[in-house]
Amino acid sequence: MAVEPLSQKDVEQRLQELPGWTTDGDRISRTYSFEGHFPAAAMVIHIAQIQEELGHHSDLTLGYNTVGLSVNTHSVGGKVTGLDVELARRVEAIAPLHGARP
Ligand SMILES: C[C@H](O)[C@H](O)[C@H]1CNC2=NC(N)=NC(=O)C2=N1
Repeated sequence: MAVEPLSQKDVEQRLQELPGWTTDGDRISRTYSFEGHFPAAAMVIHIAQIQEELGHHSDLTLGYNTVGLSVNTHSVGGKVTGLDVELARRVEAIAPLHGARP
């Protein structure tokens, strides 16, 4: 099935179910924070595993106790699609397992 860019309204609607995620119109992003560096690093590895499963990859950054994701779909020219939202949902589901602060 072809991947289509979502309208800005659709993106905003879908983000209502993903608290903490924001959009600038061309991407969706979130930063998570943790008790320290190691849990943040473990979260990065877990996200990498999910991204490989989905075949869809965010710009993923590791700080001292933070993990940042920013993602759009390159194959449609850098717009937000359902693949980006699916990745965000998958990441949200594992965040509590790593002790991410709400
Ligand atoms: C062949 C491979 O699945 C594609 O190049 C994937 C890889 N990961 C990707 N990630 C993102 N964010 N957008 C893409 O279009 C994309 N394409």
